[in-house]
Amino acid sequence: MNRLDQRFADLRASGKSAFIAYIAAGDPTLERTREIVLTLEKCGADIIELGLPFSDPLADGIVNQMAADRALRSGTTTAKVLSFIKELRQETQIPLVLFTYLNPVYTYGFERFHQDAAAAGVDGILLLDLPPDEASLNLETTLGPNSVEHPRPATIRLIAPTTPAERIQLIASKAEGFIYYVSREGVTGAQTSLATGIQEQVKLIQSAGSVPVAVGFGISTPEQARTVATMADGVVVGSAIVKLIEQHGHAEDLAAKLTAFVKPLVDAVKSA
Ligand SMILES: O=P(O)(O)OC[C@@H](O)[C@@H](O)c1c[nH]c2ccccc12
Repeated sequence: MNRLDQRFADLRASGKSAFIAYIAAGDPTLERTREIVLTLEKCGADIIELGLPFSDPLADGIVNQMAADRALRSGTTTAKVLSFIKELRQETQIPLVLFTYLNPVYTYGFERFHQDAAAAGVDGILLLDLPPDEASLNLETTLGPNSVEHPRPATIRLIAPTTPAERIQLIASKAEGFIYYVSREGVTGAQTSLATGIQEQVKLIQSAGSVPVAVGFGISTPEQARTVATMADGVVVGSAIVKLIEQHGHAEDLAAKLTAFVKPLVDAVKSA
């Protein structure tokens, strides 16, 4: 079974929500990304969403934009991230979702990207600007159906507060791995208050399909994380962690700093 499906099945059995941490691969360097992923895993993160840096990250707020910029400036490329993941797989089996935009994938070669990601040990791929309508560009077509003999990365899809009901049905019917519910309009980034209507939308999406629903965008405190964990199968925290990496990315005590910040978020999700 794909690591992602296995993790959600285990969590479901124990009645817990997933804590999903987002970081940009190569921020500030890939060597540091290795340490960061292993630290996040030690803190109890269930899934890591790794951003493949792109120069025009249109759905990202300033914190994630700057992280992508740092990663690109340290020489991070698509090929380097894929071989980095391959090496990382010798040290951890944590489920990994690769997040990026269509552009770098298109440049690398759509099919080749998916094949190399599968071979590297990527469990899910989230392409922000690839809508489900573009059926010729999906894994089912390029790599065939997901099966036990040939597990391939799941295509993770996004649903926004503005997604109409019929479209939720379409997306949920094609969903793999989990659905990412974007809790608010706008771009990524920490917010002082949670968006409204999360509970209703998550229920609607859960009833439209069978995959777990994770919620992200604007979650940065243990209290917000706990609240969202009571409503959804997973909680994503990105910018707040990325901000810490911005401040301490080159520091010797980065792991300690990260742990002090992330552990309370994980504990909040697990106590919901
Ligand atoms: O940064 P936030 O507000 O905590 O949101 C999650 C997040 O960063 C991550 O999931 C993500 C990074 N870039 C994205 C672009 C679109 C959707 C989601 C993302």
